[in-house]
Parts: sequence; C-alpha cells; structure tokens
Amino acid sequence: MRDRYDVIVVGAGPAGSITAKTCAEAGLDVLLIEKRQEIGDPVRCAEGVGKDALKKHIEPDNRWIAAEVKGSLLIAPDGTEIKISEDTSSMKAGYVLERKVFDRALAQMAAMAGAEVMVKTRATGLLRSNGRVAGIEAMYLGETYNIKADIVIGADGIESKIGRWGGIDTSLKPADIETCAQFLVSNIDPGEYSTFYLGNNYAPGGYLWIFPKGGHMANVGIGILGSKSGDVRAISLLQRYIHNNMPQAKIVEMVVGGVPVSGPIEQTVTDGLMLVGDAARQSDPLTGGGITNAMDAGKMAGEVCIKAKEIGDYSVNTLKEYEDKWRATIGKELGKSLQVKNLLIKLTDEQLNKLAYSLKGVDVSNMALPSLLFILFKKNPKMLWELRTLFK
Ligand SMILES: Cc1cc2nc3c(=O)[nH]c(=O)nc-3n(C[C@H](O)[C@H](O)[C@H](O)COP(=O)(O)OP(=O)(O)OC[C@H]3O[C@@H](n4cnc5c(N)ncnc54)[C@H](O)[C@@H]3O)c2cc1C
Repeated sequence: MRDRYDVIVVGAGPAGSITAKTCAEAGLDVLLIEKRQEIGDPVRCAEGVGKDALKKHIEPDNRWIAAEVKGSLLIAPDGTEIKISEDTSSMKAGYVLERKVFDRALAQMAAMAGAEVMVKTRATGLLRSNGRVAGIEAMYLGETYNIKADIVIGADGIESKIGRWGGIDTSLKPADIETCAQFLVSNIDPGEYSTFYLGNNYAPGGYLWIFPKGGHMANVGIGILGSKSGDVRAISLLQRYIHNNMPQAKIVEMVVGGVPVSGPIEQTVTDGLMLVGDAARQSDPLTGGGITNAMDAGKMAGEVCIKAKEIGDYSVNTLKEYEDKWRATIGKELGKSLQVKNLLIKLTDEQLNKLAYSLKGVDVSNMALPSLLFILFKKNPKMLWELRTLFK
C-alpha cells in the first residue's frame, strides 16, 4: 500500500470493483479496499440478475452462474399465477449467480486492470484538505493508515458510512428499508422460473422469493418493509413458510440483510467524493435488485474519475457529471419503480388478487414489466390511478 492514489474505492462489491476496474483501465492509480477477509463472503443477496444487464459488464462464466432461469412467476395471494418469460422481462430473470465467486471475479478484473486490492482493510474515516475530501483513514491488521487520494469512492453498501462522513445525508427511514431473511435450501425441486409470492400473509410490504440455484437447491427468502412489519420478523415468516410448504427442505446457508428501497436520494457527490451502488441507494425500490445498477453506476463514476483526472479538477463541479448521468438513467427507472412500489404496498390482498384476475385470457408470457403494468392499468384504472403519469 502506498500513501497516495488517484482514486480510493471503499468496498469491493459490484459497484466498487467496476469503478476500480474502469479507472485502472485508463491508467489511474487505484486502491480498492474491502473490510472483509474474503470478497463476496458472506453473501447478502438472492443472486438473481437479468442476462443483458449483466453482459454489458462481464462475459457470462459457468464458474459463477449457479442456474439459468426461464422467466418469472408471480403468484397472487390466492394462488393465481402470472408467468413472464425471460427475454423481455425486467423481473430479475436470467441468471442466479454464485456471488461468492462472482464478486471475487469482478475484483479480479479490477486487479488485472492494475488496481491494488486490499482485503481486511476497513475505512474508518475521511481525510480532508482545504475543506474537501482528500483520502481515507484505514485500519489494516490493527494499524491505522492515512492514505491520500484525489477522489474517494464510497461503494460501501447499505451500511455506508462514507457518505455520512462526507456530509451527505444517506439516512434511511424504516419505510426505506426492506428487511430480508433468506435460506439456501437443498433437497427441493424449484423448477426453472424465479417465483415471487405476493401478499401480506407471505411478506407485508414485500414478497417471498424462490430462486433456483441448480442441483435441487434454491434461495428462498422474504423481504418485508420496515414500516409495515410491526412485530413480525422476516426470519419467522420464512421459517413458517419453509415448515408449511417445504418440510423436506434442508437449510444449508442463511442470509440476513437490508435493501435500500428509498428511490433516488438528494445528493451523491461532494468535493472529492462520489457514492455508488447501495451506498448511493441505487437499488430498485420495487424488486430490491441492485447488482446491475451498482455496476452501471460504477462504470459511470469511473468514467467521471478519468475525466476529472484529465482536467485536474476533483471538485463537485466536475464530479456532478456522474450524478447527472446516473439520475438521467438509473434514477429515472428508480423513480418509476418507487411510484409502483408506493402504490402496491397500499393494496390489500383482495386487490392484488383482483389485479391478477384481470389478466385472465391475456397472453403476458412475452411481456416486459412496463407493458404488463400498462395492461393492468388499462384494466384497473381506478385502483391504479396513481400510476397514470407513468404511461404518458
Ligand atoms: C437478502 C438480499 C437479497 C438480494 N437479492 C438481490 C437479487 O436477487 N438481485 C439483485 O440484483 N440484488 C439483490 N440484492 C441487492 C444487492 O445485493 C445489492 O444491491 C448489491 O450487492 C449492491 O452492490 P454494492 O457494491 O453497492 O454493495 P455491496 O455488494 O453491499 O458491497 C459493499 C462492500 O463494501 C464493504 N464495506 C462496507 N463498509 C466498508 C468499510 N468501511 N471499509 C471497507 N469495506 C467496506 C462491504 O463489506 C461490502 O463488501 C439483495 C440484497 C439482500 C440483502
């Protein structure tokens, strides 16, 4: 480790590794640090991604693809099924990853591009110079180091402290967090679709998912909205579901974690600092998916670092280009998803059933989620009136 870099990236998840790789490929001096001793482990993810969104960044590799899924199956509270095919759906159809291997492969790409990678290295504070962020304080093997940089990237996930230390408000209210519990179970046959169960009985303000992982295994999890859960815990609902519906299942791994579902936050850059991925609350408020958004944002942030280095300006004036770019792309989609989520969480189970019935006789199998929503809106204008602005 040196005492100075062009860019320091804190957090070696998908956001951090893609940012580091993008910068290193352009010849910038990059340090990528990860507080855990193994990149990608423990997993905090259901590991579903869309094929096309992923392929923009990395060639699919069987080392980290656990299973391919044909599409998504949405199950209404009364059991009515809606099947959407893989090709056009934005519902996390495509691959179910082995994130322990995937995250490491992304960090390896950053390393191969020239980034220095350090594990078991935790950012513990930010350095400042002339009022701007100018590096980090880090803890490595019990020693504290001050490492300077022109730009610090906060890619430190939902638990991000970098933003707060940099004076950016990243606080999340209970209504902004989906609290999740998941078991990797074996001895089941989950089929070839990612399945989503909706309804308050399964998951208040969220959903229950079953993602096939190949070899008679699946990620079975529940996410519930902090503001809707009351005394109910995601883990208890999950245990009940497994007990009642998959008595033969053997639990081989457990995951707990939170997903930010706030939609776009006010600010993600300041002088010498940018936030990417979950640290910037860029996961989808409707689906909870954040892997490919994190990668897209990492690429955008990396490109802006390169530009900043070229012109020698690391102030918010230059870094703001990243904020403008992600808001115009990822941010727009997050805004729409937030609108849909905010309506869906208000619907009763009966209303959800009604929505599912209204698709009877309609072939939705090759429909993308926006088209599906449009049809639902056309058939249920009163119930979905709040969403009318989405279809202008
Ligand atoms: C239960 C669950 C299920 C999910 N399922 C899906 C899904 O199916 N599909 C999907 O697309 N998304 C899913 N997500 C969301 C997805 O996991 C995240 O959106 C994604 O990992 C965000 O990537 P990231 O790089 O921003 O953050 P992370 O992957 O969280 O990486 C942040 C990294 O920063 C490190 N770090 C934190 N603080 C410090 C520090 N001070 N110093 C050094 N390192 C630090 C952390 O250890 C971590 O490795 C799920 C999330 C949960 C909790």
